[in-house]
Amino acid sequence: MASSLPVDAIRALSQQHEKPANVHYQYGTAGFRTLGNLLDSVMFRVGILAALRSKRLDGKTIGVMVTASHNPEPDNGVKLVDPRGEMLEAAWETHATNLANAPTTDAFIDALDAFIKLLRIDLSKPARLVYARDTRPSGPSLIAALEDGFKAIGAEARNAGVTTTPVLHYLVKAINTKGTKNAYGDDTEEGYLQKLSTAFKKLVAGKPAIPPLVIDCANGVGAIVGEKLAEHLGDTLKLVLHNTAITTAGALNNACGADFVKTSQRLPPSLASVLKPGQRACSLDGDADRLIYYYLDDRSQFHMLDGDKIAALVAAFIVELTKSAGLEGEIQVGIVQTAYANGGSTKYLSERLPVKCVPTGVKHLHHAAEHYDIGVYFEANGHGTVLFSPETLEKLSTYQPSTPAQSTALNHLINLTQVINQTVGDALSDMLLVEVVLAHKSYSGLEWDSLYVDLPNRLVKVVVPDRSIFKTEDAERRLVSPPGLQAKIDELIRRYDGGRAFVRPSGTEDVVRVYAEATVRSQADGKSLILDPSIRFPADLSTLADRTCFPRCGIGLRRGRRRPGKAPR
Ligand SMILES: CC(=O)N[C@H]1[C@@H](OP(=O)(O)O)O[C@H](CO)[C@@H](O)[C@@H]1O
Ligand SMILES: [Mg+2]
Repeated sequence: MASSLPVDAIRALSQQHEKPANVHYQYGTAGFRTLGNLLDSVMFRVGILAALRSKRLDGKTIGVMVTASHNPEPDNGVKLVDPRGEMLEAAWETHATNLANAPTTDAFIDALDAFIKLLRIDLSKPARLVYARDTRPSGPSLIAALEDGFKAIGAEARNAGVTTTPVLHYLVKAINTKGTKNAYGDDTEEGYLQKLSTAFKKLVAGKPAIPPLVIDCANGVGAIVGEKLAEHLGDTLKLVLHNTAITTAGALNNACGADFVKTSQRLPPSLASVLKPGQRACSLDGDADRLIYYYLDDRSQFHMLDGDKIAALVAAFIVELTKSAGLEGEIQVGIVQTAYANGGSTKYLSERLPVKCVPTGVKHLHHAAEHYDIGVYFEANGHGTVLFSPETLEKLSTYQPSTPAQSTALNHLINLTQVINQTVGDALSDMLLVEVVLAHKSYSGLEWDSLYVDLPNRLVKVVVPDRSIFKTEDAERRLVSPPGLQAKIDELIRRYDGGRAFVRPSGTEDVVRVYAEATVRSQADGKSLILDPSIRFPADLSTLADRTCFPRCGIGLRRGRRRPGKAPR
């Protein structure tokens, strides 16, 4: 193994992947993400960076996922997965950004050299990688650029093909734990499907037949893995896959998928003639790590069951099982949310369990959830999972139940640890988890929905010249800058019953997001505070972030483009 950087090989290949001028790249919450045709140099450099991360961690396998999730089809992106299947360590996000922005091949090689010295990376260590992509048309050429990066530095890289982001996370953990007592599972997509479906079948054994489940696959990679999962599940749970047009140009995430449903709060039009009153369905996003459920009531009204509702359903079930197993007081279940969690869910959950609010972004939720014995985390947009601490796993495997009922509950808990993808939010795994709870509780969408009532809410984007001036505190729930803005928000909120609102800069788009919610004021006429055009709560708020209101704060702002399905205000 070379103990110095193979500069000649890197230079020769890097010259085939020069950085375009006038583009600035940023490794953000979701890795690098922008138009697919701007990412060639980034992919090559990420190939080398991933290899160096592996060397730095003694040859542990690092994952590389090429995807832009729920973004429009022309976008693409890349993110690294750390050895335990987790997101890349935050400090390396800065290194990734620096390397991606070196203007020329020579500058890139100099930056690499400095970086290797700074982190004292031992180049004689092996570099092992596993990589995959979603179904985007720009995927194959970006993968070729990534492979040139691997080749340039001499990394050992395994191609996991076209698969979901959560499968890639699973593979990373399975590869790194292979042959140990904590082996996570067989390190193949087939191993993943086996693990999830076997646990699911055990969990629903003896329960009444589950009605077929309609799944909107967002015309993305979830359609491919979903179909394989359907084969594994057989008659236990019939999956009826829709929006599976993975080769139709422009179809990906277009008027379908979890993000469409969550932001427009309506049924994908393609399901309008499919879904019958009383029937439940769910939507995945473009890389199948987000999940949103919904159902039509008997008047064919659409009702959404988002990440908050999933957290409430799942947490209540797990608490119940720990009690039935005789482990009450021994295992603490806790919840992690962000400011976007609906106030209705936070109230419901915090009356029952410890709830922590953290800044937006999965890495924050994941780390906070690790502090509980069993940590349930979900973003309202449907990204989340459940983490069982190593001590809890140990306790579950050694605990001696005293009654048959305790033993059954214990087995359910153990099987839950298998059906849940604990590396990252996983739409297919979360879907099986939800189906288990619905089967055990004999809940339809309606009963699940009635756990608590969502407060009416609005989420809008505002385009600003410089979003970096927006600084927050208290898990992004309050602004400290620009000066004076928080006081105005406070003043507005006070006028409304149960009002809550916050403004924060997006970490993935060049916008600030404005969120507002309030209690339904009038049940009688069916109009909520937020939907009633005569009441200007959210409108006032987004106006606050508008040019007309900001001159006094010395900031000029322009209102963002209207979100799909939202009425212009
Ligand atoms: C309101 C919202 O949904 N924000 C999303 C979005 O982050 P922003 O920082 O708000 O752009 O993308 C993140 C990555 O996918 C996701 O973690 C987060 O929940
Ligand atoms: Mg996604």
